[in-house]
Amino acid sequence: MERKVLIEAKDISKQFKGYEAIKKLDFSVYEGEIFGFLGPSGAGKTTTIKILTGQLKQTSGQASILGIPVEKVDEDIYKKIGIVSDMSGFYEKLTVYQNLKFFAKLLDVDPATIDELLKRFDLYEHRQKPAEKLSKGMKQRLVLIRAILHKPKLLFLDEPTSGLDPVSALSVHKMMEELRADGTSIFLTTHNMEEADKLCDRVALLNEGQIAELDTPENLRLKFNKQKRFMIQLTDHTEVVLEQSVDSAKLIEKWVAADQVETIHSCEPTLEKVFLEATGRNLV
Ligand SMILES: Nc1ncnc2c1ncn2[C@@H]1O[C@H](COP(=O)(O)OP(=O)(O)OP(=O)(O)O)[C@@H](O)[C@H]1O
Repeated sequence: MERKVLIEAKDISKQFKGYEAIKKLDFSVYEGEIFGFLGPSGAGKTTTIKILTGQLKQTSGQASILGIPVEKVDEDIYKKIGIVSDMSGFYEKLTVYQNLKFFAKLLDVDPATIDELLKRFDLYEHRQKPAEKLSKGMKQRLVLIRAILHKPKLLFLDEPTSGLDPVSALSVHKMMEELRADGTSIFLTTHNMEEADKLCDRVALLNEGQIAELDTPENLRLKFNKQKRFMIQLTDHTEVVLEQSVDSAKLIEKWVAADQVETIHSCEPTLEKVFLEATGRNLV
């Protein structure tokens, strides 16, 4: 079955006073996937989100969101999509519930949805707390709930776990996985490769405004598995790492014949290493 395209970018570029922030980006995002847009600071991630959501005009190329050319996007788009960025705020002095009630009204959402989401994402018991009293992780969950009040088909998450402790980051990951299971597509920018590897169906590796690679994390790891190394666990619990070679094959053959092999795994590179290989630079 043909997958529905929610975002389409065809050769989009953006220049700021002669500086080319993004260069001929070409990609599609499909219904129901978490699409990772990965790159270090300044790679052009936020610029791309701004173009796709009609907040900034590209210098050249074409893009569409939910079938609408980005030039034609107006404020109505915010009824269909959700955005979480470091600019997403709320009223610090209002309670969790009051904040969500305010945005529910703006978006014409049934207030019953608020409790449903607060319960689902573990904020219900904090609903009467002023937002300023929440922990960083809880604040991020509140921002996410705000972004999905109207059940958008497409969600933009710009570095949603940046600055969160590992436990809070995990709860944000769980939210993303649940949303995908519900059929929401997520455009995720991050420079956390582990997060991307765990969550994303496909990733684009962005370097200095250009897509260096675009594929599933698994395919990228296979593609960049140049050394072709294997980890062999023997029945006496020793672990041996061997590079692919005739000598290694002979050794493995000998161990197999003697029934000494417990498991053999290929040692694929991490996505972090893939990024380094593909772009020649680290992510931070
Ligand atoms: N309004 C602007 N005017 C001039 N240059 C800009 C403007 N907005 C972004 N840039 C430049 O474009 C490049 C890409 O910026 P962008 O914010 O898209 O990067 P990013 O990948 O989102 O980085 P970060 O992870 O730090 O948010 C940077 O060099 C930035 O300085």
